[in-house]
Amino acid sequence: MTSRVPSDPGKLAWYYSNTKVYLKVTSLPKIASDVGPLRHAESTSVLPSHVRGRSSAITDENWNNSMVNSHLSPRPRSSVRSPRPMTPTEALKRYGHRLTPYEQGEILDYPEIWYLGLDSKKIQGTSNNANHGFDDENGSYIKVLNDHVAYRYEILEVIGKGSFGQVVRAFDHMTGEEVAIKMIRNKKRFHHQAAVEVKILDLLRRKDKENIYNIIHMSDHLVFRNHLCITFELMGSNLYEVIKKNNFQGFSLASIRRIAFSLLQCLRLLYRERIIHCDLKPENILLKSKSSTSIKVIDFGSSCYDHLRVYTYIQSRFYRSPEVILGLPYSMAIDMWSLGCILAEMYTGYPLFPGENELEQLACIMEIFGLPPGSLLQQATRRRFFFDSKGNPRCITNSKGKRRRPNTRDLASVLRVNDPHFVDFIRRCLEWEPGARLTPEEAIRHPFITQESSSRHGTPQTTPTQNRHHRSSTVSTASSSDNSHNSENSRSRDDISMRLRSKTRDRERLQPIGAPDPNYIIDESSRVHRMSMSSTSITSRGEPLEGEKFLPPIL
Ligand SMILES: Nc1ncnc2c1ncn2[C@@H]1O[C@H](COP(=O)(O)OP(=O)(O)OP(=O)(O)O)[C@@H](O)[C@H]1O
Repeated sequence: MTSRVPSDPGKLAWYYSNTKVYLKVTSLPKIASDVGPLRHAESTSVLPSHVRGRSSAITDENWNNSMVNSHLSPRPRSSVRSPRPMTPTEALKRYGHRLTPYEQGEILDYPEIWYLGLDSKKIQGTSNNANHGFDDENGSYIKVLNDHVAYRYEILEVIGKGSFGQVVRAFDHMTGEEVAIKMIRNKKRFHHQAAVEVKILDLLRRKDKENIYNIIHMSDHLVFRNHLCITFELMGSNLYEVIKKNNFQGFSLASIRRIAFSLLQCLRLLYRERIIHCDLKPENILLKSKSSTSIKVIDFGSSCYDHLRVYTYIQSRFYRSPEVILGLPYSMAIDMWSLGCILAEMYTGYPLFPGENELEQLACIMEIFGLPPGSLLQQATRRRFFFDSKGNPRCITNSKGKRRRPNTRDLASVLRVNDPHFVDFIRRCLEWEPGARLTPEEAIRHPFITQESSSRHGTPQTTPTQNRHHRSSTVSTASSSDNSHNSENSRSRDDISMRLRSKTRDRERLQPIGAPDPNYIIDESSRVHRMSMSSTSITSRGEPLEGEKFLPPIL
């Protein structure tokens, strides 16, 4: 058995000067071993995975086979991992001839060698290219399947791409578990914001020792080949993928209540710590696994402390609050706005405010909620982009020829729901005035949330029971075959009931119910647009001035 030395310095040190954060590599990971020495021929982690676990006797023959077949093999589990790493000197002596010249030097910086990726198509690491040829033209690390990260993790698959970099599924040869590694782009502005992300993740992990706030837990962070790598527990699909897989039909109110309850746990902690997430959206809410209905919030790459706000151009457009759009000071209340938008979308299957640009974004909001109060407009630094000198909203026709007029739609009919509590909950998340919006503490006591969960208050991870839903959709996408892989004994009663509804839901797909208001239907190409616009806003996280120019944009 191995354990991390508790005083592991974490490899990065933070230096603060006003709002600037500096990142410096201080040392490499140290690992303590509480077992005696092991012969390295049996040090399974440095051997191809399918050899491990089959036989402890390593022969030339199975070694060679493993070279060819390793990508077809199931990944090893902790039962077969090595309890002890090699030293770099030992690794060089045994396998140096199979490492690249670059690695032969690099490996000496790593006191513990858990995995070498010998059967991968390694990049040679020539000094002529930018970052020795390890990066593409955007500063993203070029991933090589089955190669190592920091002589410990084995790259298995790319599972996500964002403006900050890429997220890969990897096998941790030290712990024997699969992890997600976010590999940040090798560009100065991303280094800086990623340093803030790590700092916030570190605090949240310390505040959430019992794992009850539905916030992604960072496992580790390190610098590898000039890329900050943040490792996380491996999660399942994000809610946008789930809803897409479900043909954009949306979830039942009972499922929405569960999602709301889980997200509010996260927001409660953030509120208490005065942290603003700044990019809440379905893509940043992940299911714990394929068969689970539990969720966690990810991506603190745009987050900031309430008193250390740096950027004005934040949030993905569909979920962007009016104060951000209008150029007003913002606070934790912007996340409550996003929450309202997300829950509405989870119910209908479509974004509540699907603006094609910022002008239309505000028009979408005004269409339901009328003009913003004068008190907000007076201070809005970006007012002139949305309103003329007489205070009338500037009109815009979108790409589908639609013009949106203030106060012409009603929230309940847009949501197509007859639950007044749900409508009220959404309305109160979407107050123009940030101070008038529900706080997470108030929201958790709202009748929409307490309606069916009052008996369970005080146990944050427990989701409300679901016995009254208007539709039978479910947040669970697990098919029966997916579910068959899971032991029912290990599931909560809620999980099982979700599964049963999932089957009903499949039947009802033939006759879609609760179809969204046609005015709000956006096709897949818009969705792609939305995704790219979302990236645009996030790319701008690293370029705050872009939003601050306030040139009538390309809004
Ligand atoms: N722990 C995880 N487990 C599984 N998948 C993950 C995990 N973390 C991230 N992903 C996947 O990678 C995607 C991108 O991750 P993340 O949002 O953290 O990166 P980003 O560069 O900040 O993206 P964006 O530009 O959208 O903000 C997520 O939408 C998700 O699908």
